[in-house]
Amino acid sequence: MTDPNVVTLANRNPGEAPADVLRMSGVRMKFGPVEVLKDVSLTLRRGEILGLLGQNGSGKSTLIKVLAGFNSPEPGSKVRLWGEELKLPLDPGRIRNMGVAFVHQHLALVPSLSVADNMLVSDDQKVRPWGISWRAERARMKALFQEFGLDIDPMQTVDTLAPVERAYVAIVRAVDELRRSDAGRAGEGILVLDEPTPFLSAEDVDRLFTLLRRIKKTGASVIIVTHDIDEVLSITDRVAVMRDGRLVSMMTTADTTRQEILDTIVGHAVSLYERDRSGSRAEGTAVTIKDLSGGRLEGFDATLRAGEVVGVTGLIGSGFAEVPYLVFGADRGQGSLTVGDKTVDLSRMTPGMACAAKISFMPGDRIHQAGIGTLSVSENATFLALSRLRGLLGLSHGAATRATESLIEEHDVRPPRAGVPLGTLSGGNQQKVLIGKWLAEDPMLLLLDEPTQGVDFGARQKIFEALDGAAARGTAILCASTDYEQLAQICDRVFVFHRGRPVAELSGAALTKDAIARACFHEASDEAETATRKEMTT
Ligand SMILES: Nc1ncnc2c1ncn2[C@@H]1O[C@H](COP(=O)(O)OP(=O)(O)OP(=O)(O)O)[C@@H](O)[C@H]1O
Repeated sequence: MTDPNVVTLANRNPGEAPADVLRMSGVRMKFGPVEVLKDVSLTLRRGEILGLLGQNGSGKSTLIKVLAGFNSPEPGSKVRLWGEELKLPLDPGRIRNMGVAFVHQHLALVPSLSVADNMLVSDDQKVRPWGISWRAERARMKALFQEFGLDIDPMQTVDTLAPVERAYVAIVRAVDELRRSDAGRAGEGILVLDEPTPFLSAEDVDRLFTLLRRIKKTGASVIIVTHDIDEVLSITDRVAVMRDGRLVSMMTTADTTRQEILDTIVGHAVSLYERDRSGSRAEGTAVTIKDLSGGRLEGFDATLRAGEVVGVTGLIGSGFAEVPYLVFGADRGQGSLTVGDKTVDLSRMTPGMACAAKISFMPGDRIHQAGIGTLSVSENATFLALSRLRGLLGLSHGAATRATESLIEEHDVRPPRAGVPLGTLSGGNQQKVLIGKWLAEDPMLLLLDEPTQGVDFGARQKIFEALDGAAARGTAILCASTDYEQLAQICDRVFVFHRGRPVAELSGAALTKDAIARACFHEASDEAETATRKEMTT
């Protein structure tokens, strides 16, 4: 029996008001004895962009994975798609054919293959006994990218693309998949994006949203999982909020406020963390960076006092992002670094030397560079502390567990279990463990690259407090980020870069989110204006 309130491809009248294309109801899901989805009901309307929000570990990805057919929900859970009730667990192939396509956080692209190879990976219809017509496919893909205003060469290998272009490829691939599906042939489909933006700069997020709006216009409905409230306000029609495995609210974006969404996510009224800049920072220089060059960066000089938090930012490609990697010796550069009374030639710097000099570094790519998902929380948390945890009889597992338990408590890691593999924690909770690991080293200099990507609002404020605590103990902190709000909240000073060099330095009352954004875009727009003027005069 078909529910008359649910739009089906057959009964849909294109002129009618939006109705539900997807209905998940009473969804329950357990991992072992732990119930992580508790009676979740969620609807998606035709042609809408729905934001799925919630604190780290609230169950967003688990719900998305039920829809993708990766997770088997408990009996009694129901999923209706285009009016048809589906058998659970869902069959991933069937879901795809019916018109639901997914872009997961890490995009699932093979970097060493071309864009065309990556686009065709999911298209088994193209594999015929006589092979693939590459010429035709390349032309088709080029036209597909052009339809969305993108200039991407299908023959380029993915590892030569900028992060935002990789996100475009993954999203356009999903749209291509939708079009081949039953729903796609009827001019619609459902695109599900699980945190597609944490690696992208503010500027790239805007470009990505333009793409999503275009996709919506083609008749698709979109679910987007994100932690960024500004993103939510700018792009979604409705917002679904999850808390502790339950869907606690469904709001119409135009009728709500930023604060209301934040309070609903956390479950009580929350306020933005503010760094107390009135306190006296230690006088004298703790860290000196001299003539730092490498990648796009040219000759950066900076001094940091003990306990000072300094931000570096700019548009992507402006060179700021290289700073922590060059200082830590993770990338090869030139220049010199003085920490305390020790000076190091950065052309010889290695991560081992950096650690020995009491420098800690939390890189931006959590999965590949910061932690090991298959090892336990405890193994990840104590990785740097092994020499301190060794007793006469070798490594003390009791001491390692105690150290991990205190890290878990200090950073509010959930679930609070030292023995589970790091990879089974939600993204934000993994981040808390890994930042905690570096902070436990009590460094003289802490380097950070996008320290709160994928971290929910509440946990973010906690991380800021922990950073402030480290600063109060005398750690100098250098943070590379394109999250202007974060920089304004935590930094004493921010350098804004353009074309490899700092072009503005903001501090005190002048250090606001808007002032940072203006400084970042000002230079770029000046340049664009000059280029336009030049074009007009030639
Ligand atoms: N494979 C798994 N095994 C055991 N527990 C899991 C597994 N996957 C997820 N969980 C647990 O389920 C809960 C919900 O996790 P989920 O990844 O859905 O959260 P989330 O809302 O997407 O969080 P984030 O915003 O941090 O990505 C968490 O407590 C997590 O530890």
